[in-house]
Amino acid sequence: MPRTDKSDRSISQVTDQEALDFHARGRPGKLEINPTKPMATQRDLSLAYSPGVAVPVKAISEDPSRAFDYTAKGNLVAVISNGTAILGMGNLGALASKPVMEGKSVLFKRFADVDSIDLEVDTENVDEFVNSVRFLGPSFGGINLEDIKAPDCFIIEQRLRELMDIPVFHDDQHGTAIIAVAGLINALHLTDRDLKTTKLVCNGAGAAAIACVELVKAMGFSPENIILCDTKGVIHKDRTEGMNQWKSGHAAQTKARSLADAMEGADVFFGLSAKGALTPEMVASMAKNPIIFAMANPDPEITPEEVASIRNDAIMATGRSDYPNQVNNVLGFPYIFRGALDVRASTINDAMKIAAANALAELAREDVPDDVAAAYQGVRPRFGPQYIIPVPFDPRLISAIPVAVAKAAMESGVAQKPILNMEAYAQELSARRDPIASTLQRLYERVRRHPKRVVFAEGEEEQVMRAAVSYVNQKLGTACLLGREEQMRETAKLAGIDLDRTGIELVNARVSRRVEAYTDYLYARLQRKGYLHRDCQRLINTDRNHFGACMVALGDADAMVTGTTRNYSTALEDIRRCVDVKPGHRMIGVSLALCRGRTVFVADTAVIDMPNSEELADIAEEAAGMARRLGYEPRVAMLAYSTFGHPTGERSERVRDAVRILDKRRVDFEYDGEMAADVALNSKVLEQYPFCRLSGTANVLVMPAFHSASISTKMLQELGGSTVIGPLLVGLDKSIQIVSMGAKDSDIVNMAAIAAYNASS
Ligand SMILES: NC(=O)C1=CN([C@@H]2O[C@H](COP(=O)(O)OP(=O)(O)OC[C@H]3O[C@@H](n4cnc5c(N)ncnc54)[C@H](OP(=O)(O)O)[C@@H]3O)[C@@H](O)[C@H]2O)C=CC1
Ligand SMILES: CC(=O)C(=O)O
Ligand SMILES: [Mg+2]
Repeated sequence: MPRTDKSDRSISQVTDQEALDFHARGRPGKLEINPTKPMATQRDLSLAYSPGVAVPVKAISEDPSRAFDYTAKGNLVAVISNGTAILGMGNLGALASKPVMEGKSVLFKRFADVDSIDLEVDTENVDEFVNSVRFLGPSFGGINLEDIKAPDCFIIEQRLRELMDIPVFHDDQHGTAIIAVAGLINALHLTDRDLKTTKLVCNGAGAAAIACVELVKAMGFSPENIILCDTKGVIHKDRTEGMNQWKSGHAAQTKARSLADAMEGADVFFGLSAKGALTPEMVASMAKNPIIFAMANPDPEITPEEVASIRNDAIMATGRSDYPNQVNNVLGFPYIFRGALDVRASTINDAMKIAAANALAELAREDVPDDVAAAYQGVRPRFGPQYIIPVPFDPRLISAIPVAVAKAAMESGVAQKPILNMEAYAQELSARRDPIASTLQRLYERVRRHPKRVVFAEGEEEQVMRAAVSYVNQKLGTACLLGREEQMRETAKLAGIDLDRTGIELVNARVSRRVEAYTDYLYARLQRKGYLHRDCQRLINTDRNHFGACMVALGDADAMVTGTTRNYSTALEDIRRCVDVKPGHRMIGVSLALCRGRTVFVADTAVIDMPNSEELADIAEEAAGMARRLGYEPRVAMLAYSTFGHPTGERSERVRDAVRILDKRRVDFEYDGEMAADVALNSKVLEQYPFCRLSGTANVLVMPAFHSASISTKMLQELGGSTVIGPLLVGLDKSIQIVSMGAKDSDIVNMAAIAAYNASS
């Protein structure tokens, strides 16, 4: 069995300060609520509120099922906690649990397009908690209980399930059990074990542990082969201290009294307890090819490195995203609720849970297709000890799991609105997912595998320093901060930034021993463009864009990011003095606009002012190449104010010519035009042009001129609520990116990662 490979780790460590800044930045917290209907005119108000709102009120009062047609109920899940078991951190109270609950809510949205709101209920009293929640049924399509300690959680969930007519699901119990069992099915298969004779030790006897053990028994494990432990050791038949009816139900007939006793010869370890609970000695005493799921969060019972230093035959999983095999309920709850909501299930029953576990296990055994491989750190995973379960960013999850859950709900008779066409449903599900999440994830993972040395040219700026530290913390490579060391240290000290860490280099152009080489290089390029040797020396000595770009040009760094203090075109001029366009390419700017689950590439947003037809065709090729490098199959729309010849005009003729040029070039991507933006982006409008060669709405928009590109992306950002990344510089021979003036540290680090990614692709 292969060794747990440390190089497979792709640690995304963040500092405490970064975590606090992330939560505090902009509007505090992670959630906001947006209306889905216009509220602009008097008429809108009359429809949305009084008098119009009375009509759906009446309809719902006559037929409650109409609430799903006229309100947000059908896609809304409440994440509810009292904070008595926050991750593995214990009882820190309702208020302190809010960041986790907000987090769960945004994961619902991000992964499965389920709207969700967190509710923190400030009581440890079971009756009070139940009474607070039981009357909320009309508001929601489902209730996700979270981080409520055992045994209260068992009573709360049971009572709410009885009292409410919507799914009530305690994620720490069933979500965890479903994912753990899916991983276990595959690990047993890989180690050729018979589940009837496999011995399992579970450390922890709380919410997650009891549910996992119950599901494992339901799978066919022999009860006599399972031992549970808690803070007081083994839960055995004669024990009385620290017991409750749920623990008693799993008390073992055994002489083992401590976790160490129980672990001797064990085949499987489930950790649902706390950091560091499993010792190296215990791991050493396990059977051959042991299966170790150390699932405590945020820190596991034992780390994969520790296990790897003891033995090389273990299948190892943790609850964390920074090791292979993440066994975490995030793989379950968004998709399970998606399926349950879509069939209006009255409950989430065992059949639905087992269906989800099987779907997850099967997915890991399937061959990974190309577009999915991209989500796996650029390396196609193969079913085996290092890959027993899909990663949360696997784009297949959104269709595989809800479909399985919905089918199981229908077959088990709890679906109130059965789905008639499952194939169409699976397609709808895929369309719900915003691909940019996996795009950026993939990009970061790839850079972690091939870390790069990136120049942060404006090293004296506080946000640039923060970005450099974040770059290094995320294990993306080395960050070279350009500037005067004294100045950088002073700013860093005032801002509380620690620059004395491995991976951060402070580079002062004035005292660098590379000044001569860079000056000679620049002089060779510029001597016939009016520059004297001493002009070049001054540029290298005093201008950080020139110095940084020469570092990249002469191979002293892989990539560079700049732009926070200088406008885009000035920064671009600086760079172009030092770096050429890639042979056979054209330099352009591509912006990524992310809006309502859609990602579109817009070009050229940075370089060519008024492109001619030839240049428009080049822009289309460069932008399509960029989209493909980021994992999108390009569908290019050549935009104009007219569509396929109407109305006529000289400017549209230029775009039409570009299409003809692309025809002649026989490019290997879909394109068509000229067309207006609504034709390119709206499938209903596009249907009016059945001859159009695009197989779907466009994801690459080639604008007729720089100004329309720039204006439209900025309007999207300011008025349309889109996130715009870029412009990304494409077509340069070296990987250099320019951020916009005043960019935030998170924008700068994203750009640095993109620059690093381009340096290796
Ligand atoms: N990876 C994942 O998806 C998930 C992981 N978890 C993790 O599982 C853990 C437990 O969560 P949950 O079940 O919700 O919490 P609970 O509070 O319901 O249960 C905690 C259990 O852990 C036991 N325990 C705590 N410390 C130790 C220790 N050092 N040795 C032995 N047992 C210990 C407690 O023992 P006692 O009964 O004696 O107090 C209790 O039985 C947390 O770390 C959590 O992050 C939870 C859900 C999902
Ligand atoms: C993942 C999770 O829900 C927990 O650790 O509590
Ligand atoms: Mg939890």
